[in-house]
Amino acid sequence: MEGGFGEILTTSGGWESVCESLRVMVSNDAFQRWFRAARWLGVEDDIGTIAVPGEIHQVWIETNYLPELTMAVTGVFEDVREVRVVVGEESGVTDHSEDGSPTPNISQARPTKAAALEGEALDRRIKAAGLNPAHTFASFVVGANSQFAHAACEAVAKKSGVGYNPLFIYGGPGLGKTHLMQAIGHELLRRQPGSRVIYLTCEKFTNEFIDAVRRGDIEKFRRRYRSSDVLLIDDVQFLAGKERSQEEFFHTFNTLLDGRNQVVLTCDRPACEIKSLEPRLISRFECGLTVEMQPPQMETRMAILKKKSHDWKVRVDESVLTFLAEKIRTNVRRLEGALMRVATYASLAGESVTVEKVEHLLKDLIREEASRQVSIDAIQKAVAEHFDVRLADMTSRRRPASIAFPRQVAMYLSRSLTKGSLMEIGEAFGGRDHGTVIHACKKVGEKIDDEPGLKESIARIESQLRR
Ligand SMILES: Nc1ncnc2c1ncn2[C@@H]1O[C@H](COP(=O)(O)OP(=O)(O)OP(=O)(O)O)[C@@H](O)[C@H]1O
Repeated sequence: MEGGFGEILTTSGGWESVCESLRVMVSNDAFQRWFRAARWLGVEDDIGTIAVPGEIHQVWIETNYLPELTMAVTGVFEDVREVRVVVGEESGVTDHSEDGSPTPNISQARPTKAAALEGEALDRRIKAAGLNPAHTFASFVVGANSQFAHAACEAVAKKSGVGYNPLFIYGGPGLGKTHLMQAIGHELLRRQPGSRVIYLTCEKFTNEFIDAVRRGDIEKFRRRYRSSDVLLIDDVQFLAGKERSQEEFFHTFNTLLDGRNQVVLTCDRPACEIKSLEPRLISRFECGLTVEMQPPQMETRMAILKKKSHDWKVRVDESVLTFLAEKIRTNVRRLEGALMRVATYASLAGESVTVEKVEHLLKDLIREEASRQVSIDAIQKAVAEHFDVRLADMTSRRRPASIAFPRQVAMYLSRSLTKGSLMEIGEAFGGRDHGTVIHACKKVGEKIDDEPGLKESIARIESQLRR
């Protein structure tokens, strides 16, 4: 296909096919919210461009749906290599398509040639490494909850392969583990353009490994991963119970470390809590630096909301931001999603939003969030009642098994139902250290597998706490 945006009239059928593919790849809600109002502008220099109604759409699509969009577009338009998302109004509306909808003039949005070439080369490296363009150090808000992890990642980005190797980052969902890990990749690619940085999820690693075995080209797979300078692997808990993948991972890992190449791993729990993971892998994961990420405190949640509103160029009242930060405490992804919903509503409805409106708009999310917040106090009380021990024994130093075991169960439940860090949990149980909490969780976890009665008791306590 020849370049030029005049093609908008002739390729609208193509865009419809792209939309059909997108409907299969993303949820209906996501499609309606982000792609329904998008317009196809055409292809120029292998780059396909779509226009969206606002910055929020642009940022959200680029951050969350670029791989799906690219796949859908390249599946229909064979000469497209990359897809760019531009904002309709900002790029200047100069034309009208057949159906009367305005078509932005994207040439006005282009940077100078030299800057564009440099930017494009970096973009290509970022894309080839599998990194999300938005996950940089600059866009990460550092708080007390992430200070240590952030410092460790910066140190690794400055001096990869020596020092903290592997870097093992763990913590609950949506707390920024992937973001920080990818920021290392960005920084390295920016400073050392030739570095071979690879980011992938552990699930992808496993699937590619299985495919390589099936196709009989395991050597190619090994060459790719064992020759990287920096390997960033997300969600290693996925290895649990997968013996052959663990074996492969073990050797990949050893080769990289022996060659002083950097490995960074993320996980939803400490390595020793991953069930059915070979001890030799656990000890490898633990031989570098392990850092925990915790949920952000109120002031960090506010700082994140303010930064995101600024980056997305949306104006939301301070009172609304405070409301969101107070209500959504456990997961930055949810916090971000809530702000996005508020901002989209405000931009589409053309009115500013009040706290009352937001309360209504997000009632499901707020209710769900509240149900997640079980306190350690409530757990101690419920466990003490269930095992018929004194509440004071949850924090006492008494050691008889009839008391120590219920206490361990309460620690186990605190670990799985609250966002408390190991340190915070230990503190709540009479100032015990994090090793005691890990030991308790391990012991109860093992017993649950052997004793169906215990499993039932724990499920009962849990459902009582959730009521
Ligand atoms: N401190 C922060 N500053 C800015 N954005 C953040 C911060 N923490 C998290 N985010 C954003 O929240 C979203 C979720 O973060 P991320 O995917 O890194 O979480 P995660 O800990 O890897 O979650 P999961 O374990 O569920 O994969 C991302 O969009 C990320 O950019």
